[in-house]
Amino acid sequence: MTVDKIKQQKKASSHTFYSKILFVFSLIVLILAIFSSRISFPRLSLIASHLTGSANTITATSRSTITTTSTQKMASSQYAKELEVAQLAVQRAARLTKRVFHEKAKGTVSKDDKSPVTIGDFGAQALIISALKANFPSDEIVAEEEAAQLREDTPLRDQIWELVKSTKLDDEAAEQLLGGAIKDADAMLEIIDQGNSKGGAKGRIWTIDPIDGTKGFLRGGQYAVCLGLMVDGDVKVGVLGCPNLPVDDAAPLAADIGTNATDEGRGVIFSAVQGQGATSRPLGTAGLAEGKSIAMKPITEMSNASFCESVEAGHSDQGVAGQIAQKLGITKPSVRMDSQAKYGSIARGAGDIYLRLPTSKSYQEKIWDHAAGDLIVREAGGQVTDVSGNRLDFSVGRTLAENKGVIAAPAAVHDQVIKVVQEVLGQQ
Ligand SMILES: Nc1ncnc2c1ncn2[C@@H]1O[C@H](COP(=O)(O)O)[C@@H](OP(=O)(O)O)[C@H]1O
Ligand SMILES: [Mg+2]
Repeated sequence: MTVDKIKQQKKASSHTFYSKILFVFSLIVLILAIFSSRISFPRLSLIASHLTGSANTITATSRSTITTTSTQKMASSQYAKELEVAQLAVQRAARLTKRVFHEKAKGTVSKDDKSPVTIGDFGAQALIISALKANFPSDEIVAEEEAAQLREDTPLRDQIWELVKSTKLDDEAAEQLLGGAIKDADAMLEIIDQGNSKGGAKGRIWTIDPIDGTKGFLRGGQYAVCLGLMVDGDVKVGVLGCPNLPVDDAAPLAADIGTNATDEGRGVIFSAVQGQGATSRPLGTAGLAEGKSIAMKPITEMSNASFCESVEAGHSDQGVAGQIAQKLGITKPSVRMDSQAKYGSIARGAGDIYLRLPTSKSYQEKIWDHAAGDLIVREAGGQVTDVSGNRLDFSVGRTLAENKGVIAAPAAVHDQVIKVVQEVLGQQ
């Protein structure tokens, strides 16, 4: 054996020796790393990549880091698509209701419970459900209206169809996102009836009130187009289109807010996603306008606070509300307005407290009258409960069967308000 060959063999065996040491060392580091909960998986694979020197692992690591980052981003904008579709659907439906609002004849008919419904209610419901079904076909829908009456009244059906087929947003992309036009009048009736879910505690369920405050709508006052998404009984997304509220969030809640509505400077969309805050934006006719974050106004002195309630004495006991306000030390008279516009108004600090006191033991509030408003107020820093101080339970069907009345106020004073509500109700 030549001296050169011996040298080569020694070099090779020492190389193998160092490789073995390096391998054992790597193994120890890996085991330690696995047991250390502080080391994240991307860092683990980074360590592994250094140990093995594999370029492939480095690529995989970077990819896994990118995936983590985009997943985190997605989590922070959860329900982004639902929110966009919901706001555009409400904006388009509100456009339809505004056309009816300005007509003298609103195609009003009486429902079985004697409450009024107009061609605006049916048309808005058709447009919203069609947008939801185009985007989320397997979601269920709890909506206020049904098409039975329209199947027997062809002239009324045709009047609604004329409205529905000619109401569009002036934005091609927005219209496309909403799934475009409904095929014909019969398809429209079927779409209206897709809002017949029983509701409940499981899965994704939308709730629609196409015109909340129909009596206000007929009087020329406040009304709202309302849409909420519940997941497993919890409201995740809420949108309210209020065509007759001032655009300006800072506009004080004037006593005549419930009457004398004009288009000038009016029309706002309130929206909220659970855990992401509440927003207002001008109600438009095309794509969505830019939104602004809204928050409830802190109440420093009860004597300066304002409260709102229903215009309709049959919907909320105004006498009891007056006693509660007096006991709280509120000196201003109540602001009366129809619909969930009340929730939106207190959420942006234009008003402070919303009182809805039961007028009968048997009436069950409907989930579509409260889902969107409840979330918007809570996301703006408020608390919403029934008169006993329990959170509204949207998981028990089409009505709030477990709750009586609604009390909404800034979170900091909500307990104080409930205490007074119970004292006054206890004396009844
Ligand atoms: N006895 C009652 N108590 C409470 N709410 C009632 C009621 N009778 C009807 N309502 C609901 O009150 C809603 C209007 O609320 P508000 O008084 O805040 O404007 C109505 O919605 P619609 O107008 O969509 O039918 C209707 O569902
Ligand atoms: Mg309603």
